[in-house]
Amino acid sequence: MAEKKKESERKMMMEIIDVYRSFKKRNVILRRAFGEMASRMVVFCLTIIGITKLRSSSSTHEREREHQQEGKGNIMIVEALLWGALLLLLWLSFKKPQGLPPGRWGLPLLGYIPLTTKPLSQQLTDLRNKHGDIYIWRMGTQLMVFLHDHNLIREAFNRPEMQDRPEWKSFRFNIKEKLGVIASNGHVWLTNRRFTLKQLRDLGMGKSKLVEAVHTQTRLLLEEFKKQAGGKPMPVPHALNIAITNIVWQMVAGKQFTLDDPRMREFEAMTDDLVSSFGLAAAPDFLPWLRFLIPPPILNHVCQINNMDNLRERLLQYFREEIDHHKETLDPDNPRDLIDAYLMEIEERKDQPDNTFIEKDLFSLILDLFFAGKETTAASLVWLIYYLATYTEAQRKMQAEVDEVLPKGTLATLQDKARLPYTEAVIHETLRVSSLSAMGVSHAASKDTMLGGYVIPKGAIINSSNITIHHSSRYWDEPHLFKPERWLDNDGKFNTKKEGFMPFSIGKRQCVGEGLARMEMLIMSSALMQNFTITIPPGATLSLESVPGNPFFRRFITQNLIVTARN
Ligand code: HEM
Repeated sequence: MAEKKKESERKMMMEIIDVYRSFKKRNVILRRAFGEMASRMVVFCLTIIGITKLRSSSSTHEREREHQQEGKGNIMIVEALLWGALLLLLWLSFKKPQGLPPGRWGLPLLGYIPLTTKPLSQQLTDLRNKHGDIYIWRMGTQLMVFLHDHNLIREAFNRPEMQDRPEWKSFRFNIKEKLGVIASNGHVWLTNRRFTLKQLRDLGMGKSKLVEAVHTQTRLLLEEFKKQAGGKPMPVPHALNIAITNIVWQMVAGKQFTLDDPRMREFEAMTDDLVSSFGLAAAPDFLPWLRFLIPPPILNHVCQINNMDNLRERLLQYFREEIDHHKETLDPDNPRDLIDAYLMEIEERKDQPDNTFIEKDLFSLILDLFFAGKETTAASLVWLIYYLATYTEAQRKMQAEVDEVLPKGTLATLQDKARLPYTEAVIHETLRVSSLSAMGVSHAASKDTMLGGYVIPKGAIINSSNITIHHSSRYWDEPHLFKPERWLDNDGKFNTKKEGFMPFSIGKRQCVGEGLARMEMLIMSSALMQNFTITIPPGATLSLESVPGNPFFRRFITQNLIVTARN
């Protein structure tokens, strides 16, 4: 009899463990919805309810025995209590946990859905005015934390527990593994970051091929502007994007495409398309339970995830061809570019136990560099042109400086930077007012922590509101004005101002391409001003607003301008 009882208890234990495991597998969503502790309790309650169900539906013999031993009533009471506990937890999850920053909490699984048509950027500013420098907004299941103060952001982004990226699949182009540099964490991220920075240093600054590439592309760009310089209103030529893309190609694979190469056109179209598929593809990251409700083929189609997968694979095919060609022609004594350097690392480190250099990672790294280095720099240059066309006095001053420092037909180098303080001021002021990366690039808390006196739970998404800082009167006098002079001291020398300026972010994940982007902006903008005057067509106005709908990336609105060649 005692043997049988023991056997039945053992069986029950096994059942409990099985049911607990099956619930735990699905715990990701619960954790996002309820938080770590509460989700464990939910899993526990569901497990016990599952067990009582299992036992009550087990063999008639056993059930009869149970009825005899404990009575059916007892099971029902336990079940009722557990359902009660579950409902209580659900109710509690409607309530914002204590200690979190103030802000929008909303409903479990859905988050806070605003009942307003105000643009998202305006809502974020309103929240800043209402709650101060740190607030939350639960979007779907994602707890978003917004920071609006320079020091707070510096503190957060230098903390080891706030270096990770969110677990969003769209962030890594739907690649399963966390590879490359933008969306990876920990050892893989650090190794790739160091490697990329070293490459940019070796290839870029001072002497090198990358400076030559910027010069080549600038000359080609001037040719395209020249074609446009006939008084006819036209948008900034697309050749600007191609020039920037070619500079990344030079850095990665030591090559540049011609402007009319169909492969370059196709590559451009695909990268643009990939960027635009982001918005929808991110939906399941914010509402992960959609994956349980909607069959994957439908969800993937509606959210453009299929499109993203397709584009990514086609882009990777470009890189695959380059990598294969590099493998065949690699000379270890004379590495030509980033791919060569990476292939050498693969070979050198293949026997090291913590090696992260693998081919699959190289694909992700290249994709990251195109993604981060192309649209950002090209759009910043268009913003610079828009501001100079609007603020004609600033354009005139910049032209005067360039004429004085650079002999006609000469392109600037980094050595000229110190002699071009007004140009530097225009570049800085453009980066400030345009605030392209308006909310920075999201970080995620890797453990429960505190910031600004509030609890930041593990998994919370941290966003730096660069745009409000760049437009805050706390840091800037007349912040709404485009005023390059604010960057100059009384002697007209360029004066770097760090506080309240973070177009490339701050902290340990600060942009790795900052040096390259600045160099491109210096060389290209000074060349344009040396050769052309850019104006708004008579009777027209030029909007300095961004394309609505994306508060994270401030895309300029495509508009016509008049380009006039200077004598
Ligand atoms: C004007 C142009 C650019 C702007 C405004 C810009 C801005 C940014 C910002 C705000 C971040 C986020 C940093 C953080 O997470 O805290 C970032 C990261 C990054 N940027 Fe840029 N960027 C520009 C150009 C470039 C270029 C030219 C490259 C390289 C070719 C590049 C490569 C990267 C990479 C790889 C990261 C990820 C760094 C990491 O996660 O450790 N960026 N950039």
